Amino acid sequence: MNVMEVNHLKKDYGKIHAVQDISFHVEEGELFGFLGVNGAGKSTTIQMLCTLFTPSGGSANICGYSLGKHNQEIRKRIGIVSQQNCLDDALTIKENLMIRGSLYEQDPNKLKVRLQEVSNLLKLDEILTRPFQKLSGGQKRRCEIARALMHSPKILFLDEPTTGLDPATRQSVWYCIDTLRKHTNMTVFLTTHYMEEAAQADHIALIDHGLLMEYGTPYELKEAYAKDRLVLHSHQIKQLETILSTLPYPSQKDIQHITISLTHTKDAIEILDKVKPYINGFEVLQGTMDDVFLHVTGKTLKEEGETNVCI
Ligand SMILES: Nc1ncnc2c1ncn2[C@@H]1O[C@H](COP(=O)(O)OP(=O)(O)OP(=O)(O)O)[C@@H](O)[C@H]1O
Repeated sequence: MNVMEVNHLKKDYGKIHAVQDISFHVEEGELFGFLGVNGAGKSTTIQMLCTLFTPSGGSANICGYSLGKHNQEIRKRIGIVSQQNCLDDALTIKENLMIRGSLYEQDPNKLKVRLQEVSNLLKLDEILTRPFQKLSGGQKRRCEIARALMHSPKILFLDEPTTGLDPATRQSVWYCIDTLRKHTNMTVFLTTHYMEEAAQADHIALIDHGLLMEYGTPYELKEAYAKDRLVLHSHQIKQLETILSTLPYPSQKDIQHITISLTHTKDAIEILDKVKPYINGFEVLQGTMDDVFLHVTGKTLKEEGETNVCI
């Protein structure tokens, strides 16, 4: 079942067409990756879907409610964690969460129950009485997610939730997101610049210049745009080049290795059979979401600074 349907959504800022014509859907309970380079139109789209900006055109249905007509109903069903922290520095986590929760729930007993549920889910018990400003970056992010969960939303928007965090802290934030998804059927709408995070998504929409460029599962996108590579390590590069020139696979030469683009992973078997006497070792590297992103957004590996020679 779709929890969100977006049809021909547009947003102009004067002469700037930030979102030109975007259509996609999000399934209930899924992790949806919404990707694009800086300025592609991600934040503008999210602001529209969260009822903060009025679209210039198109329509969206969120949790069965029509954007523009039933914005109050939509707001009750969505939570947002934006790039910036927005909890009050001087207040404790408990005070912050109770204040945010009271915007939606007036019964103090129900609020306390919800606070405990959210605290259990995000493991906040030990830091509930500490002021927000005294927490580490990762703890602050977990509290921001808790804030967005206080009214039990059906969809959680996470706009670059781990940008600027060190790898260990990013991992702890992801542990929270995974726990959340395991224990609730919440839909998570994620934007991120980390392709390894995007690869966890159930479906991905890739946008550029305010247009939808690709939509699919990470597997489908990798199949279409990210070729596997066979890397041959050798001290006899010249002989290898001669053999490879008789085979129909594009390759790139470096000082001690040659990288071959494979159409199918099993092509590696035929190649290895032919080059066996001239190699010291080999690796088969799988295509990644980075490859997909670079392909779809128009950048090539060469533009990224590689100096390999095609043979
Ligand atoms: N308030 C605004 N007024 C005018 N132009 C804007 C405004 N907000 C965004 N833009 C422009 O709209 C385009 C899309 O911006 P948006 O912030 O939606 O992109 P983004 O994909 O979220 O980028 P980032 O990853 O950097 O957050 C950009 O060209 C941006 O300069």
